[in-house]
Amino acid sequence: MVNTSPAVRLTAVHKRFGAVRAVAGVDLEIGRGETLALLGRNGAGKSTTIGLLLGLDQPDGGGVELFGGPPARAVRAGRVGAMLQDGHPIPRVTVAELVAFVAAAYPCPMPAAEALELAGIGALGGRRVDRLSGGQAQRLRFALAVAGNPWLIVLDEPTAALDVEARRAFWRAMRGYAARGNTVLFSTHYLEEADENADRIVVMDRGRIVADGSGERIKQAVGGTLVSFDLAGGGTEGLRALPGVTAVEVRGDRALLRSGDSDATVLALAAAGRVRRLEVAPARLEDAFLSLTDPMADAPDDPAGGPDGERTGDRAAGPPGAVRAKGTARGRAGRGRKEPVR
Ligand SMILES: Nc1ncnc2c1ncn2[C@@H]1O[C@H](COP(=O)(O)OP(=O)(O)OP(=O)(O)O)[C@@H](O)[C@H]1O
Repeated sequence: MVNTSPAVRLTAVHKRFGAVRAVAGVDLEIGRGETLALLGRNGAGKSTTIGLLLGLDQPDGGGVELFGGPPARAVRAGRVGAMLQDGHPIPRVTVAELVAFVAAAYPCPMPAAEALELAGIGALGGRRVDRLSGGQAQRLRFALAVAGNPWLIVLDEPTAALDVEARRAFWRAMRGYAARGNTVLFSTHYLEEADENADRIVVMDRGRIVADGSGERIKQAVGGTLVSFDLAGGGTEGLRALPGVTAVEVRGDRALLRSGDSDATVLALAAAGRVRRLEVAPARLEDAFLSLTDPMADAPDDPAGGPDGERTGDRAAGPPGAVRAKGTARGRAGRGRKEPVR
């Protein structure tokens, strides 16, 4: 029978480290052929989620499946390649030797030369691995991750510490691999990279998924447009009630209104005589990200929260504006956060 299970399926996954709830009830399905970016602040739970889905760690609760079976089975079958944050290639051997050595450990590997080509380091096969630049070494790690010809590749912050050129080259390599119909999951702090290179973005905050959709949908969900103007010493009363406005923020002397209907918002501001240095701009993914995530993410979790990871009525609950790809309805109405976004 043909296996049509999704590449990744996490069901109600929980993981705690002492008082810290690293993963607090994550449901995530990644279809075959999808490229998904996992975004979140430091400590949001991205690496823990990746470790759980690769079978490097066991969840305290919930289920993890890769291609319809346990992670260990998919890894043994060579269906999964990974590039984690702390891999250091063995020194002294050449790039081609190392890739061929790793490929030989897999049941159906890719020819080493093809892995090098895919990673954009075809010309560096004879170079010693300890003589590579940071960007070249990172692409070698990518070549090692794809050497087993995996169906799924998992990249934990693959472009951290790379310069702009090296990052571009890296993403070219990643897209080449994805274009073969493979599945990619990568974590990153670079919002633009997620927007440019992923079909779908999942934002994590305090161990939970707080948004899931395309970059466009996430921007839309937190208020499609930003309308800002100079407060000129005036207050913010009444702004939240203006047509289209979903959230109000004050930055310096300016009021920043998120609006789902910027025309109506601007007309109402004009009628109220509040159009001093008015600006209308589309929401950026960064704005969406900031409004969805919690700057207290590094704070230790409340140990009274219970091992099931569920808290009620606090800011760890699903945020406002959470969007879900494929119309699943797991996003919850936000409670107790700054300004509600509908
Ligand atoms: N082995 C561990 N022991 C104790 N706490 C841990 C361990 N691994 C992770 N944590 C904690 O779990 C939380 C989630 O960490 P995780 O590394 O998954 O976050 P992250 O989103 O990958 O962060 P970053 O972007 O900084 O890599 C953090 O509070 C972290 O300190």
